[in-house]
Amino acid sequence: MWIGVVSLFPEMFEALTRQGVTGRAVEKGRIDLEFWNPRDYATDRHRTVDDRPYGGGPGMLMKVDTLRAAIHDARSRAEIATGQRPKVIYLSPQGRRLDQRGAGELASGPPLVVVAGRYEGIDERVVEADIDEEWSIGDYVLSGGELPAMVLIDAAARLVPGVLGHQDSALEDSFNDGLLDCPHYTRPEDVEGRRVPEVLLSGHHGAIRRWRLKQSLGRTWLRRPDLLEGRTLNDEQRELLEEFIEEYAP
Ligand SMILES: Nc1nonc1C(=O)N[C@@H]1CC[C@H](O)C1
Repeated sequence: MWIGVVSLFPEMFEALTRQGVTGRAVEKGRIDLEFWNPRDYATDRHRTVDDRPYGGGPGMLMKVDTLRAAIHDARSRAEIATGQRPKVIYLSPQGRRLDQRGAGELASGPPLVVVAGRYEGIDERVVEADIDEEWSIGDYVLSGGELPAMVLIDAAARLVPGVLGHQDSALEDSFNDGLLDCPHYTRPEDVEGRRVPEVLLSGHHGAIRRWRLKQSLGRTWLRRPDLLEGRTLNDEQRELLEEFIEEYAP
């Protein structure tokens, strides 16, 4: 998957390009990440990249001409590198809320150009002219779009085939089937008297699968009942959830 990033702080993205699953994916060429910095398009002595808002008010906006030049170059490069027109995404609290389904859509869609804002954001005419989709990682205000951009890129990149060493681990993640993840355990078997559930030591794979599904359903029921609304459970899921509820509140 090809992803272009427009950011004033490209070095922040080393957290993605040099570490962990995404770092290995970049190294293996499963993910191509390229960067454009609006500051490289500044022509004045101070390399200005921000500008004052019309109508006054606190803070600055990203300067239109340097931002647009960076977006345009990233978009052109995407078309040369992939032969496809990219989807240009801007991260802001005004965008569509990112969730696992959205990450899946992005992972299976066209190449991306991800625009990370700074200051108070970007001029609305740049949104209208150059941005295809606005996305948000949550209802809070951050100091820059770089962390949201890295969250979006990480969530999507993990779902690109071949990125995860063991593809199943993505499928068993929370939210991949719309449920919260089950509890996980590793050595030792006893931590200050807290033991690993016996079923996980049994080697009985069918029983282990059912236990994990029951725990996922039960946790979702307890912590995020909204995720079960409107969801049709199959016979096994309904039976396991009923068992969990019975045990939880006999
Ligand atoms: N929540 C979010 N989800 O995506 N982006 C944000 C976010 O807070 N962006 C900041 C607003 C102005 C600043 O430029 C960057």
